[in-house]
Amino acid sequence: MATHTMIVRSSSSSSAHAASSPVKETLPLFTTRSLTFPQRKSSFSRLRLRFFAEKLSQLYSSNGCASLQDSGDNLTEEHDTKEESSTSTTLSITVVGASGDLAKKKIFPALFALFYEGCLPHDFSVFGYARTKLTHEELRVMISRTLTCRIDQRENCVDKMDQFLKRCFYHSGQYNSEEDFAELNTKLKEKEEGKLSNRLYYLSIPPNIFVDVVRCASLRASSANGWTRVIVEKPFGRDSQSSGELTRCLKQYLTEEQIFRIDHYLGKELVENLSVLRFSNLVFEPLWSRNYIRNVQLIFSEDFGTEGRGGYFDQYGIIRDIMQNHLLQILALFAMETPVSLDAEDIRSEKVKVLRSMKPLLLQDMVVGQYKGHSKGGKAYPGYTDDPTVPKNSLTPTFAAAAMFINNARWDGVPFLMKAGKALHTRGAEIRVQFRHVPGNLYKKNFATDLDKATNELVIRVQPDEGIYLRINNKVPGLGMRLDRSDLNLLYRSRYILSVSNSINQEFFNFTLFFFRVCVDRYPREIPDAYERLLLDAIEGERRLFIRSDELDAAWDLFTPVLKELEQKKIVPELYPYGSRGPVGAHYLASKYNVRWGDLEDA
Ligand SMILES: NC(=O)C1=CN([C@@H]2O[C@H](COP(=O)(O)OP(=O)(O)OC[C@H]3O[C@@H](n4cnc5c(N)ncnc54)[C@H](OP(=O)(O)O)[C@@H]3O)[C@@H](O)[C@H]2O)C=CC1
Ligand SMILES: O=C1O[C@H](COP(=O)(O)O)[C@@H](O)[C@H](O)[C@H]1O
Repeated sequence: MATHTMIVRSSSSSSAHAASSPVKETLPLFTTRSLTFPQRKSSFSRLRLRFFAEKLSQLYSSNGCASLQDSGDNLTEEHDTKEESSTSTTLSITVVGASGDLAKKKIFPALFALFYEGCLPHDFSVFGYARTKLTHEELRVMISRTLTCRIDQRENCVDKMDQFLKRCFYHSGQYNSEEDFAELNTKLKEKEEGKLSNRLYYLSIPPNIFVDVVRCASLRASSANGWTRVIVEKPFGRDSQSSGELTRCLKQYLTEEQIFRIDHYLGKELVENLSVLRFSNLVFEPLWSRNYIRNVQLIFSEDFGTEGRGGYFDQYGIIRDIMQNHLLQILALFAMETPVSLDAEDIRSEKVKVLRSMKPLLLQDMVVGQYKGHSKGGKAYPGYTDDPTVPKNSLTPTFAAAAMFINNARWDGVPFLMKAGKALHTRGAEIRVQFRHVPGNLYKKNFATDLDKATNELVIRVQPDEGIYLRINNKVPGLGMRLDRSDLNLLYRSRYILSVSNSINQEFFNFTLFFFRVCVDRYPREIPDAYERLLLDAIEGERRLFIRSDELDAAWDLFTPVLKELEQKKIVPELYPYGSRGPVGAHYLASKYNVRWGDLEDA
């Protein structure tokens, strides 16, 4: 079986896709070092393979996507029997809410990065849509101000930016106007020049206008001959009822297959790696249960407050903003049983099972906090309610900690502790797995009375400074018998990331690249932003990292009762100073389950 030594994305087909695929033969496996990943069984993959073979010598795609430019890829499930050539297929990406923060900060830079990496098809255009009146040129200027993404130190960056910006256009319109979307449709058609057209809409707008936009876009600006997909940003409702209502309304105009509910934490490198770590390493999988794991901690912290987003945040709070989605999604991935395959539906079905096996959160297993103003080093930091867009008497939590349990055979009795907060002392996201004590430990006396200090801990640091480390006990070299807790440390920065330091001449670097291409292709120069991965997946029709509606329902069912209780009982959050480690209540909650927060032990 043919293998190629280059990195490709380890994606799998959706079952719908696989079922409709005419390509039944087993496809070659690509290898990434010693790992092999099956490729999508579709004409898409076939075209990719052909492309790889043809372009091997030109591949610069260090982040693992195959270049689609010139690839002749038609990108459709619906049309994958035809194998259209590159001259007959177009992709239009419309960013709705293009004037907003997320669009500028994340979506346009991610699209540019994909373009730079050669991951967008040959014929594509990007449209911005919003009410703000802008010309094409003004949109380009706006986008170019934020295109200082991870690519900015690369060769030809300025040329590439120019090429990208030329493909960006703007259409101003109301979100509830079918006429305005019909005009957008006309402009999209002009760019599509009668070719087979695939259309992706990114709803980067407040949730109260999602349905209007979906109605107008689906009725007046859907693709007539290709696929139309819609990426929906969170929040997906405020509770079970509103989320169900949103899903019902969206499904009046779209099928579930067209809806891509984004949770950008699922696109983070280390979160993607969770399954690889567990299912491809014999050393971990047997330990992954109540037999060896004492508790699991999911920790999110930001060292800044809601600055600028108080209006949005006060409607939702930290539980809806971070816990119900980002942390719960990580938990589900962490705890799921082995899926039948890497197929999106198989993975999502396993995640749903975890969520449906969980005990709904109880108020007594929850701590809420809110940051207050604080002065440090002569600088004053505002409290949450000092934000002019936040009501002075707001009880919205900016911090929460929770103890959750999964009632199944694998995890019975294991506390899954979550903690998320804004305006804390540090920024980070990590998963901590604390293992049980070693029974009958021969070296017990070397640890004094605190056996907790001797337990193994696996830490998956999602950000910043991505890494995985395993805390082990080790003998300190010497004639005595002193034990030390050390880390087996996989730091991505040192293992994977190639960086061009300022001291290295860029030309020398390019020269080295040219000669050692095979080696360089193995590792990326930077870790791609989550939005890049997710946008590419949506373009490719890969749903694995998007939330299915039953997952969403199950997630809301866990949090809705406690959210209602917090609001009905008007629970007053515990105040904590801006820049601190959060409310002490979080420690009491952990100790109730005989747990210590690992991040504090580390500090
Ligand atoms: N910003 C972030 O970091 C994150 C945002 N999100 C989610 O992404 C989406 C977009 O976020 P963000 O860009 O911050 O949002 P913005 O508040 O910046 O809104 C985006 C655009 O929507 C239009 N808009 C804003 N408010 C209204 C309104 N009340 N009625 C009609 N149109 C309005 C504005 O465009 P115009 O006036 O030109 O029409 C605005 O530029 C939201 O759903 C948000 O929850 C999710 C994760 C992170
Ligand atoms: O979804 C959200 O995420 C951001 C944090 O994302 P990160 O990728 O920067 O860690 C958070 O600030 C925001 O409140 C929330 O809506």
